[in-house]
Amino acid sequence: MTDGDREDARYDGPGDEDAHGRGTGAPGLGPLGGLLDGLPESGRGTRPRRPAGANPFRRPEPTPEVRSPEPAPADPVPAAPRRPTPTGRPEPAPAGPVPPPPVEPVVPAGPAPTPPSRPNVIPFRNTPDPAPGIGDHAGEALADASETNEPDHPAATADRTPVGPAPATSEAEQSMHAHEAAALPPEPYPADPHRTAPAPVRPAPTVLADRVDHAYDEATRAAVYRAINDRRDVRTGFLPDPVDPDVLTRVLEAAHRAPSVGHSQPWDFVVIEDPELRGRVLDLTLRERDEYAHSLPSTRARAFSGLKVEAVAEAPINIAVTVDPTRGIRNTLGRHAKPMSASYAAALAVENLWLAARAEGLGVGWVGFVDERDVAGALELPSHLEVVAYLCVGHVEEFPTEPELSLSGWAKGRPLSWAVHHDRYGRRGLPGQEPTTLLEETITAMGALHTRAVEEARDRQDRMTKPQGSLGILEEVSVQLAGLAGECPPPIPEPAAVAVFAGDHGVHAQGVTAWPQEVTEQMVHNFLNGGAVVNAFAAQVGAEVTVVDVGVVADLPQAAGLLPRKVARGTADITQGPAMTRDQAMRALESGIEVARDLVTAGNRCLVTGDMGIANTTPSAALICAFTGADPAEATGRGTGVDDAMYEHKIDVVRRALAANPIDPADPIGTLAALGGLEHAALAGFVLGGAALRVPVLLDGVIAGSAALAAAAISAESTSAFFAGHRSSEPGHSLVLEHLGLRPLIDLEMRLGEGSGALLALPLLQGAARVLRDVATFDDAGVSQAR
Ligand SMILES: Cc1cc2ncn([C@H]3O[C@H](COP(=O)(O)O)[C@@H](O)[C@H]3O)c2cc1C
Ligand SMILES: O=C(O)c1cccnc1
Repeated sequence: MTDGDREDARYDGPGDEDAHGRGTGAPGLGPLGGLLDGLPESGRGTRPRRPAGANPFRRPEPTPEVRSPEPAPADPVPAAPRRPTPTGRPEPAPAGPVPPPPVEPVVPAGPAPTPPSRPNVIPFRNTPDPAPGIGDHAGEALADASETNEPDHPAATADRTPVGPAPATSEAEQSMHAHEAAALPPEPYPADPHRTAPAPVRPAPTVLADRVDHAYDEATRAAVYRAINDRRDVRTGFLPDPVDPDVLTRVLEAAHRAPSVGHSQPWDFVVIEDPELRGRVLDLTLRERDEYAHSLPSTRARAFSGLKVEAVAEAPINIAVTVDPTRGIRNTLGRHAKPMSASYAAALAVENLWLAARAEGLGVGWVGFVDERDVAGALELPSHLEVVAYLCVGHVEEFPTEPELSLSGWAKGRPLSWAVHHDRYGRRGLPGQEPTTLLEETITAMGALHTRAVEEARDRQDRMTKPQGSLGILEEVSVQLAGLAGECPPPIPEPAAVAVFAGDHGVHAQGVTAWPQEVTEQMVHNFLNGGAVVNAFAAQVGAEVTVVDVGVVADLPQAAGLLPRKVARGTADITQGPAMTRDQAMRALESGIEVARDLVTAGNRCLVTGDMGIANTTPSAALICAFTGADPAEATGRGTGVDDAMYEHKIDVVRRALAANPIDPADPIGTLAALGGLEHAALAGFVLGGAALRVPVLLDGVIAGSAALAAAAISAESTSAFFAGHRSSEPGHSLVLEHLGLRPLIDLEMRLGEGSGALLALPLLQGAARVLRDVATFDDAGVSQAR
């Protein structure tokens, strides 16, 4: 009897996963005798079937003839009341691509233009002092930490809501939970920085009196969720003990019950015990792993060297899960529309196998470092089969309490709330919570420096074996790092990642730079080929370079290291009106937040800003005027190096841009949209995103600085995470530093951008943290202090 035969005898159709074995008709057919009856959509069960074509999600239109005996039910998802937004606009622009983008005039009807001496000043919001220094942050933290900062701090609290049934209330249930709590390993998912309050409880939906409760009993549900929670990708600690064939059969049976397109069951399981064969696969794996290690920046390569692939040889069993994309011949349901479906099905089989193995106490590791075609060759598979997964299976010393990559700091888990959207992509929030936008979520998560960590760091600086204050600015930098992390010593800001946001500018047409616009695109290719200054400096400090196309005019081909996030092909000319629509600015902003999230969850502990966009020093100057009140003659610089005539003209262009775009002081996003570039908006999101995750953000020069002004106007608390890498020789940059109260780490008269100045400063930031961690105190080292 083959697996397939056995399966057919017990199991009668895809989706027909009646765990109690009830209500099935002839093998292969549903309870109503038809091939499709077994599909979940057919409404199998006791309830009457819906008329064909009825949309179950749409309430029937009441007709005059058929009068409802009861009042029409309330809409199950009432429209959420509009909340006032922290971004200063009464009507938030809904995030996400679906709502028709109203081409809003960016210029709001508002007060008359401000006098030319201090044009368009945008103060910090919620901050009495427009230029707080590091010490001021600490003061803020002292003032409000006890209520708002400490309890919500991600380093101090962890959202340990396990995946599983809601808490039980009866005594019996409670004792069951006590048992579960003891038995369950710690919750593997990380703190969700955005879940600061419990979800509001919605009224329970009306339960139909005759509804059969199909839920498992609580203990069974707990067991299901427990297997899901405890599943681990096990890489080390396999024991040589043999696996009981009955257990292995059960595990394979579970895999074989996975859903598949058209019930085609396109998988096969090649169970490999032969040591010689496993040795061959191990060689392939080691080769691939080394190639990957060489492609990594040095700091990542160091962390990577600890990750093991030797399980291929250590585990007593390997299983290659293959897919036959042709199985089911021509008529496999659903596959014609989705050729990948067969592989998805095979991946679902892997997950079933993995969960069942965990329940049986068997560890499973999925070997990612191998080219599936090489494995197919080593296994001498028929040419129409592909390898979907190569698994190591066996008894293990232990199951890690959390994903190994998370324990090693290689990557962090993403909170569920980041992944759940309501009705439209971008309306975020967990079920039962009022949907919010990414920007609102980010602003809400922002917090001040952690008071206790700030105090501890100050205290330690004074007790370390050095004269007090001798490390100058680095001492305050270390204090800020500790306050940001919420712990002293703070983590070393390593590895770091630089994101170079690229965009083009309509104002280029005004002749504000000597360089042709296509240099933006050409430099993007240069970054991707590793040939720019940013690459050289990033390589020196082991940082990863990511290029983000938010607004380059040219189409850019797919490339490793390039994130395609194009919002528009460049901006409009700011001397003629707004550079972007508000919606475009929001989309760029949110792209920046997403990039920050991705880089941080990928394990980076420092975010470095980079930019590329020919002509972008002009919108930078305009933004600086808008946010600080400076005159264009003070804020405008020579950028890439314009001559005197072009420089005078550039100042005039900035002045005209400000005149063409009167600014609403309460509307930083409108200001970004009016005067900025797409890379400025994305950079503002990037620094906000990093700050919300309490990761140090190392700012580069004038472009990043002008974007940071917008970010600070959106959320004053975000500045707690800002560190000025350097002072650019662009005059506007000094205005930024002063306005934000930032002390640059280096001042080398650089004026390049790309992230170059910040990357050079990165070792200084890292040194500031390292001192707190590594330097002994007078007491510890037995060194006498000054009298
Ligand atoms: C080859 C080259 C490489 C660059 N890398 C950064 N920038 C920098 O210069 C540009 C801004 O200066 P402006 O406003 O005067 O055009 C931006 O692209 C900025 O990132 C560069 C500029 C050039 C020409
Ligand atoms: O300060 C900067 O970042 C800068 C200055 C000139 C040109 N590009 C960037």
